[in-house]
Amino acid sequence: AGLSQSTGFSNPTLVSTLALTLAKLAWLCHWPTLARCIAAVTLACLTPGLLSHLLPEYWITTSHWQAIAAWLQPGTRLEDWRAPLQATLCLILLSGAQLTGRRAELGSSMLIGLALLMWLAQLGASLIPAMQWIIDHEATPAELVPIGLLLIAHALRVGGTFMAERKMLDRPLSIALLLGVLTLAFSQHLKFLEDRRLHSVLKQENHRLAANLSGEILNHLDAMRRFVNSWRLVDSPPGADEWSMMAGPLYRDFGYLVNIALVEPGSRIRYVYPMDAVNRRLLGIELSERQPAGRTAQRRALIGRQEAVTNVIPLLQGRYGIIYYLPTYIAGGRFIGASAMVLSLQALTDTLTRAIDTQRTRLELHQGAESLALLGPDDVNDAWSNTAPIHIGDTPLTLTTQPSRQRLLEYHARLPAVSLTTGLALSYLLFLVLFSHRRLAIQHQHLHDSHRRLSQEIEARGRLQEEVEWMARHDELTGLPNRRMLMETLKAQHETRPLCVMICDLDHFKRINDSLGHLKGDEYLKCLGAQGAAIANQAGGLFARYGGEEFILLLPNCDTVRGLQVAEALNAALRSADLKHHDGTALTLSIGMTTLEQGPLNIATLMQVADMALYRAKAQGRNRVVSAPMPG
Ligand SMILES: Nc1nc2c(ncn2[C@@H]2O[C@H](COP(=O)(O)OP(=O)(O)OP(=O)(O)O)[C@@H](O)[C@H]2O)c(=O)[nH]1
Repeated sequence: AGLSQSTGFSNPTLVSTLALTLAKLAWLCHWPTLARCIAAVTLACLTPGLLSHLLPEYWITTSHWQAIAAWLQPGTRLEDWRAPLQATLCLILLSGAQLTGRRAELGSSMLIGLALLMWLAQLGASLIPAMQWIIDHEATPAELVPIGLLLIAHALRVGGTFMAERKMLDRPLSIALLLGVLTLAFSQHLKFLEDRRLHSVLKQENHRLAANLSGEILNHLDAMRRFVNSWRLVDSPPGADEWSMMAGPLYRDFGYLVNIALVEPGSRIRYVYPMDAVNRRLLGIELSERQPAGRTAQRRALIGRQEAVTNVIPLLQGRYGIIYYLPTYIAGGRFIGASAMVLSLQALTDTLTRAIDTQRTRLELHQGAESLALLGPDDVNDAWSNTAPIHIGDTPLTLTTQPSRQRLLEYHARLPAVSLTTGLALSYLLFLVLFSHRRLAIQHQHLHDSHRRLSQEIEARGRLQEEVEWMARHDELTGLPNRRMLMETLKAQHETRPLCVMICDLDHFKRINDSLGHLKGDEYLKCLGAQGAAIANQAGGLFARYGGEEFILLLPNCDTVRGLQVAEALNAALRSADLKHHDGTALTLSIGMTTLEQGPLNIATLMQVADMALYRAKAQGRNRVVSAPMPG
């Protein structure tokens, strides 16, 4: 149903496909600049073709486009220079894909997706006639196959990129392609409506022409009837002059009348108007003999005395036409024959051609299957043909009109093509926006993840630092402050008086290790640590592990008396913990204590005095508290 395929000179679809194939080969041969140049030139050549599909007639007329085509190469038409709309769009998208290369951010995969959509639309149009853009010709299978191969080559190229960046591409691509599909469906719908509108306009034109002609002839038939009836008022048959006087005005009113004649009942022609050289020869001839094609109608009028009309028959004047016979009476109902109104077919078609531009519309008059007249251009499309009956003649005539290709190109709405092109452009832009958004979102997510990992790392390092710091100042086994922290605390007490210091040493602890094992020994040390820490807390002091099984109890603002009480409390707590040697005897503690009541703090002396007191406690039999005064 294509209006007209590109003929002769060139096939723009195939030429563009070939150019893009060369660009593709150049790319594969690692000549990207050459590939881009070819793609850019192809794009530039396709653009005017696309514009000719889109620009309204009042911007650039179809005649101008045709003139440009003829100027480029005499004898060529617009179709020799431009591909069908969907093929043009497909090739433009492929040129774009070639230019953008593998760069996903420029939408190469989207361009190929849209090109595929256009290709499928063309395939659909070649299979389903309803999808065809009848104004424009469709791409043929011979054109679709190379475009399809080119598409596959492009799809293979971006396939790798797509797989690599699928996370970023899938959602923008599917949403934007959906918009492309909707655009295609919408433009098809618009095209359907616009085609229907144009069909209806052309059909109305056809029917109006036929109705006008039928109506005009019926009007003239009425005038003829009045002419015939006017003889009923006269008493005697009209003379030649009288007949001419009455027939003259009627003849002059009818543009397509060949003549008006009076045929006697015996079928002899009595009068003819106008009385020119041709008509004069008809006077007196026997019509039934000379015009057998009209015999049926003559008989019906002359014998049956009814109005009758012939088909289109050869006229005695040598042309074709239709003759109306009207029985004619004078006063008293006396039958004098039939008035014949002879219509020329040529005059009829002339009337039609006056009402329509036959350069832009093809006219055909039929009687049954026989074509009577054919006027107008050959470059027409059967899909746009309209037929209407013209009610003259025994067998009604039919009038077929077909707009010329030029007229169709001028008349058809550009809206479907504009909406398709705009929709594709919008879906491409939508893809770019969605892709950028998605990429930013993913980058933001990566940033967020690395920030979270960094925070976790910082937190872990902080914890480690705290742990290291804690371990530097605490004993790992008991969790008590270690010697370092003890010394720092002691140094900080240089103004605190009284300041009581006790060195606590488990008695015969070696035996625990030897007999019950080191693990048990550790357990006992932890137990003493916990008891000592609790007592020190209560007393507002510090219980630290000094080394091995030795602990220090530091009690600021604590005099000897109070110190002895605390030491006793510690012993009591140890007793209540019920720690035993392997032989069942209780584990005991020896404590050496000293109190700095006043004077400057000398840590070495303080510790030495406490240590001496401890030594004495051990020497005196262990399990006791010995307090030694500070010297001086
Ligand atoms: N299980 C365990 N034993 C320890 C630890 N630190 C030191 N010791 C042990 O404590 C014991 C201390 O023994 P000594 O200094 O000989 O004194 P003692 O056996 O307690 O006897 P006197 O102090 O004289 O009553 C040693 O056997 C050390 O191995 C420790 O962290 N865990």
